[in-house]
Amino acid sequence: MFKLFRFLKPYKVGVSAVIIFMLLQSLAQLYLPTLLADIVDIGVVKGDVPYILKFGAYMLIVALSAGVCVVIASYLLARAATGFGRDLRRSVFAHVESFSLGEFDKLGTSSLITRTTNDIAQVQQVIVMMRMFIGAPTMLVGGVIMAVYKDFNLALVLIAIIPILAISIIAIMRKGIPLFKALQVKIDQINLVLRENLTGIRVIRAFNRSEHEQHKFEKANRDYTQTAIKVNNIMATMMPLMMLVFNLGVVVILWYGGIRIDNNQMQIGDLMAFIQYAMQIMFSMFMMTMIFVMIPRASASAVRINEVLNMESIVRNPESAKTLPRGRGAVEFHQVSFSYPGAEQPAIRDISFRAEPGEVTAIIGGTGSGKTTLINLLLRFYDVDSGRIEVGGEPLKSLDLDSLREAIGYVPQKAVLFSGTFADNIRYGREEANETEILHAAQIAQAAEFIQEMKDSFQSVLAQGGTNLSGGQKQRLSIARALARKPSIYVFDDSFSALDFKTDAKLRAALKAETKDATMIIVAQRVSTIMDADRILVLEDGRIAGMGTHAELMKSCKVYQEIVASQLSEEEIA
Ligand SMILES: Nc1ncnc2c1ncn2[C@@H]1O[C@H](COP(=O)(O)OP(=O)(O)OP(=O)(O)O)[C@@H](O)[C@H]1O
Repeated sequence: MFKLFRFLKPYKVGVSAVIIFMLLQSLAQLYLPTLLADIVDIGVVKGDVPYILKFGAYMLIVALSAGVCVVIASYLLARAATGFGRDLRRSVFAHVESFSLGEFDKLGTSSLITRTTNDIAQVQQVIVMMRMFIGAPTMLVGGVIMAVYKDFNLALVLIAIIPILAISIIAIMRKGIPLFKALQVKIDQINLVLRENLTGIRVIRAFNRSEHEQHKFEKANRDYTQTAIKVNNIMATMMPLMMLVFNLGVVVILWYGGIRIDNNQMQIGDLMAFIQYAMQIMFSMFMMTMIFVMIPRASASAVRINEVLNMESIVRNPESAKTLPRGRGAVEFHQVSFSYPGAEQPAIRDISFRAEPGEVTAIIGGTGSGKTTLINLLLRFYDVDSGRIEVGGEPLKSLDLDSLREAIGYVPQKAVLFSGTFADNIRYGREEANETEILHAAQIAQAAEFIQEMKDSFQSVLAQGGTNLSGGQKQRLSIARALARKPSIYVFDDSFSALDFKTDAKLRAALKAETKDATMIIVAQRVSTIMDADRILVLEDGRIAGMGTHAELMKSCKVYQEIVASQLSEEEIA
């Protein structure tokens, strides 16, 4: 956790001031019982009213000063803690942005959300409580010193209680700490179920699986609750135990103090002050227990945050990265193989092909044959295990990542849209795109018509993630976004699947003129979409089963013939 405290650096002046104010507050608190003892022993015993009033006023001033110190310290600390939380969230977010898909697979999206929110909040909470870290030990040590100063013999009773309390706290905490770690993992689990539920709500409803999902959530929720109850039970035993030991201690102090007053070895005011010091010591031990409760939980969170911050993306921008010149879009795969981390089988093996500018290269194959994987490698979402990919004649690994991705207009398999207007979503492809260019991109993508029918046309606002659009409309919008980019390479990953045959054909005809100089890579399931491509790659189980034009493949490639035959018969049946 201390590693994360580097994020407190910008607030070091504030934090130093907090330390000073808290020390002053503790000193003031420690002075109060001595003043009280003087009032009783000198003022009350001798009936000296002006003395009582004078020292009463002193007490008031000291107490007020202590209060002001706490208020200022709390304010400064709250500012530092919120700033710390904001900076840490910003850093984690920025770091996660640099991850390749490999790191996302490893950590999991739900866990990343918990780590950026809940885990950071836990650490932030510790900073808020830092006031106690300074106040409690000072009060404890100061209280013991003052108690010894007041009456050494009586202080021995107190000194005997402290180790008993400390041992009980340590024993209880040893049981609690592993549970805190488990608690955070269980929150992850709740988030995971919740996220799947919210994103998959349509499927859950359609398959009448609400009850099943409720059970799943119930299980994760119960699991978390049970651990939380266990933790709280352990913590709950701590308070009564401390109170018991302390109250027994007070009884012993009163009994022994009474004897010492009787023998004229001690004054009544000193006994009163002594009991107050005992209270302060007790209170500071309470606070230290709270710190012991929070630190293990927060350090479990800190470990999880550091895991994110220390994770380096396996896909890195090269040191002397080359910028891809505009217009150079030839793509070449040389004997490329790749396995997903932890997978037994390679997703693609020994893939070699060349996609030229001004040509359409299509990729077809059954589900799971490796089509999307090929695209993931071209966009450098992952790095190849062996072989080489070149773009514009340059090895992919030598190219600046931003410049590579700038050259590619990517349309993903599942359309992803963002909150904002239609224009904003198209402009996502290229921020400088003007209104004419946005309209043009939408026209080519066959999206202009339905957008213009909306109340505010291109300024209409999309519901979250585009939920107010049909699958085909979403696809067309994400095609328009790629077109607005005016890239030298277009990558369509099964992006026409939600379009009807007529729109599909119209879109492809419009695209042809628009993208005549670009390298087109189209992944498709439908033969009709790619029949007139210059080159068709047929994938089967991650390998190339055939390559050529439609006519060539119809003659030479069995897998392709089977795909064509299956689709034709399907259409005929339909
Ligand atoms: N993130 C991942 N982690 C591990 N394995 C993966 C991952 N993504 C895909 N795979 C595996 O890699 C293989 C190829 O998947 P890929 O997504 O490339 O297939 P595809 O041809 O695009 O299929 P579809 O047409 O169904 O989208 C599959 O066996 C799949 O299970």
